[in-house]
Amino acid sequence: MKDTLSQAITPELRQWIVEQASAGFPPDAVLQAMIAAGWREDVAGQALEATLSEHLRTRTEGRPVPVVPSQPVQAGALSPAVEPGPLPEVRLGGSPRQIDLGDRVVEVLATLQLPRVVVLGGLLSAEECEGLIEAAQPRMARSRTVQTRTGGEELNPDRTSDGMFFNRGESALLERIEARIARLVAWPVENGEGMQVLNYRVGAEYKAHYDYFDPAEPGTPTILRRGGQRVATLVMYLNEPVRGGGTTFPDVGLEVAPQRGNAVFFSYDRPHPATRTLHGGAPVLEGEKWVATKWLRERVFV
Ligand SMILES: O=C(O)CCC(=O)C(=O)O
Ligand SMILES: [Fe+2]
Repeated sequence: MKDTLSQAITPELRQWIVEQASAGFPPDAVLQAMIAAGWREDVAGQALEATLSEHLRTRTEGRPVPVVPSQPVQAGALSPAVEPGPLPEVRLGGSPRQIDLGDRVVEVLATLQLPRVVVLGGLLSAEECEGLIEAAQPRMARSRTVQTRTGGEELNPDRTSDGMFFNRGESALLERIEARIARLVAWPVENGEGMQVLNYRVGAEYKAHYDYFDPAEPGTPTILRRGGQRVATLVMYLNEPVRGGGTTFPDVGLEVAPQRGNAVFFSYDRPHPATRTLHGGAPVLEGEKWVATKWLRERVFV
């Protein structure tokens, strides 16, 4: 391991990071290469995040901002098709009934201002839903949630589903869906966590919770080093339970029905209950439920 004094983020290191990313290496591969070269993981992660965030900003500066992108985001590209705003957001200016995402047209089914919620129809095709379930199935295990107390993960009795995480861009299917999500909410692919898949059987539920990390918990600063806070969530329904299993927002009495291919998007501009983003997965009463969740961070998630 390099000694502490040599762990400074030099211009050469910055340039090397940008070159690796431009050559198409995903951030986690660059991070692993840095760790293998003797960089401390925390220093490497910070250097990577700071450099790529800065690079992303300077690359997109002064570019025209298409409202509906005409080009799909390239796999592994560092820039989103649409200039990011302060928060991930579905562009709903002019109250469109549909949004053309280039490779798919999605329906705007319902919107709410507070909490900021957008319900979308047809974000994923039936084949894409099946493909995600099939790829997830052999990797399912009882869900763990990030423990803000320690920064690690542990079994959570409030969450009785089984789950797994994909790595970002780990297959052509994931790359395609992640690029589509990036266009949908005008937020870089690089700021997204790897997609999570959850499976709820009869009786399983996810009790009401917030998706942001509680700033009061001692483990939160550690978690935030990998890309800052979560600022938005997209829950995609991969199948249809026979009864139950809706996504509920108890503060406002909203329940979104789980319908295959549809999704519910919600964002939170600060880690605070005032965002009214308390939500949960209601118990499945009959059949089973499969969802994929995409969490978006403030900055590049490595
Ligand atoms: O299953 C649901 O409807 C909600 C899932 C959820 O809240 C989450 O994955 O954070
Ligand atoms: Fe959640």
